[in-house]
Formats: sequence, C-alpha cells, structure tokens
Amino acid sequence: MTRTPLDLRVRRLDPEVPLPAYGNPGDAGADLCTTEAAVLAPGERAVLPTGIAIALPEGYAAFVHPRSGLAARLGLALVNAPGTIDAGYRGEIKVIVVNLDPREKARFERFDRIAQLVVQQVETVRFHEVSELPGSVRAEGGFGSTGGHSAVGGGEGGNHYASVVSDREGQ
Ligand SMILES: O=c1ccn([C@H]2C[C@H](O)[C@@H](COP(=O)(O)OP(=O)(O)OP(=O)(O)O)O2)c(=O)[nH]1
Ligand SMILES: [Mg+2]
Repeated sequence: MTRTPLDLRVRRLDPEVPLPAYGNPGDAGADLCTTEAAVLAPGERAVLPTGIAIALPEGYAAFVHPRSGLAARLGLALVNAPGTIDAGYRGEIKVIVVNLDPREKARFERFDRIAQLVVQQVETVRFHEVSELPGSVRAEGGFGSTGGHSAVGGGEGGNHYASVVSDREGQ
C-alpha cells in the first residue's frame, strides 16, 4: 500500500537552490544543499546555509541528520546531530558541520548535498512531578549496564569511561 506523503510548504530563500529531495522512493531523509561553498580545515566547524525555510504542521518536527557517505569519505559530522527543526520555526534551516578528519580539508561547492532532513511526528507532553516512578526491569541501570565492549575495560589507560562511572557511584 502506498502511503500519501505529507504536503510541506517550503520557501526558497535562494532562488536557485534545489528543493530538498529524496534520493530514492521511500527514503527517510531528503537531501539538503549548502548555498555557500566552504573549505573546512581539520577540526574546523561551520554553520552552512541551505537556502530553505519550511512550515511544519503542529505535531511534527524535522531533524537534520548527517549523510553517511560524507561521514565515511570525509569525516564530516554534524555538531548537534540530529539538529532539531521546531514546527514553529520559519527561519532558514542551517547545518552545523565539523570536519573530524585529522589531516584532510573538507571542501564543499555551492549546492553540494551536505545533510538530510527527516520529518517526523512528535509528541509533546505535560510534565507531572511525582515522588516515585513505576518500576521496570531496567530500573536505574544504564551506561553499559547490559555488558561491556571489547574496547572498554582492561587495556592500559583506556578505561576513562569506567572511571567516570565509578566516580559517580562513589558520590
Ligand atoms: O541544525 C539545526 C538546528 C536548529 N535549527 C533551527 C531550527 C530550530 O527550530 C531552531 C532552534 O534550534 P534548537 O532548539 O536546537 O536550538 P536552541 O539553542 O535551543 O535555540 P532556541 O533557544 O531558539 O530554541 O534553530 C537549524 O536551522 N538547524
Ligand atoms: Mg531550543
């Protein structure tokens, strides 16, 4: 069964920028382009404009996700991944990128696809303060409570994570 896509109003703030587009039918993320060329030195970050503004219906949010091809090839990450676009936001969608490659610059031309936008329904809640929460199997276990990882534990000087956890337990 084919689902009817949600109609979303988009404003082009740059008349030439391509509209966000899905690479394949059924993809979750629609690609966003940068309207500015950029060169990022190793470790450098930048806020890239997309030339796009949207009006999401109430009860929706859009999330700016990294593109895995750029992550694998260039070491490009989004500092705030995923970036949250609130339903009421009418400004330009911007993408906060960082070059995590230790040696190579990351170069982008105008209209390169730099990130992808995932539109989702979201709940808003009313927060009711209580003195006790209902029980659960997990209870307060977290941060690796279900088992370790080969990179964590043992190994010389490599267990910063475990020391953080045990410091907290001592408090
Ligand atoms: O990657 C992003 C993340 C956010 N935004 C825009 C849309 C979002 O609705 C607004 C605020 O984002 P967020 O709530 O994450 O930032 P904040 O630091 O909490 O700002 P504010 O105080 O405006 O909520 O900024 C972007 O354009 N790109
Ligand atoms: Mg906010």
